[in-house]
Amino acid sequence: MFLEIPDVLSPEEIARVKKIAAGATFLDGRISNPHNQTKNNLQVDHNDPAFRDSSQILVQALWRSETFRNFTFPRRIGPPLLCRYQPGMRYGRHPDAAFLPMRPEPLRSDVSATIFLNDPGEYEGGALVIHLGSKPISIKGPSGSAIVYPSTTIHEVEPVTSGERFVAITFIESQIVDERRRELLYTLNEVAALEGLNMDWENRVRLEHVRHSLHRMWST
Ligand SMILES: O=C(O)CCC(=O)C(=O)O
Ligand SMILES: [Fe+2]
Repeated sequence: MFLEIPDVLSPEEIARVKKIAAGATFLDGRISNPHNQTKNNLQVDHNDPAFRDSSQILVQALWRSETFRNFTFPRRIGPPLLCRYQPGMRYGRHPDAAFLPMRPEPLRSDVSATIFLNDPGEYEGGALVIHLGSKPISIKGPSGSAIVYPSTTIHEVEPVTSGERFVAITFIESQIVDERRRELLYTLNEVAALEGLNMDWENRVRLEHVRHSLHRMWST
């Protein structure tokens, strides 16, 4: 299951990130995945203060989003990385790596996220394609929105044919490692939030018992 989350960033935050990015150094994206010959993009230099400044704004916005928290059950969120895809650039089919170098210990990537920083009208091609089951799903989100999906999912970024695709990507370590359990609990919590107050009180208490027990039982 994947989820599109509108308005993760405010217009002011988008403007601040764009301003930071305008003065930043971008490097060949192959440095972080030299074994994938289909990765061809630009990403902000980790040593540029722009990386720290932009990731701070972006990670705060993700923590603030209730929809994001409800879907991902985050324990740790990696620092989002600014990426640009110019004409001809793409990232071929891949699942994301299980662990990423991070302090104080490696981050297990359970959920992957793309935060869109410009609008689909600003580039052609460049869709994020998620291969779920037999039907690929193509996504180009509006500026300020995010898409989240299990890191195990095969996905790709189609070649940009004109303009520039500007996004930030990050990875989330979830309290619930198993994606099936995570999705079941998300659905149960959504139903409880939407229907709980219509229920008979005793049954509502029993539903709360199940929700919280599963959350506790499935957390790692
Ligand atoms: O640019 C994107 O939307 C996703 C990029 C990606 O799949 C990755 O960096 O692992
Ligand atoms: Fe990826």
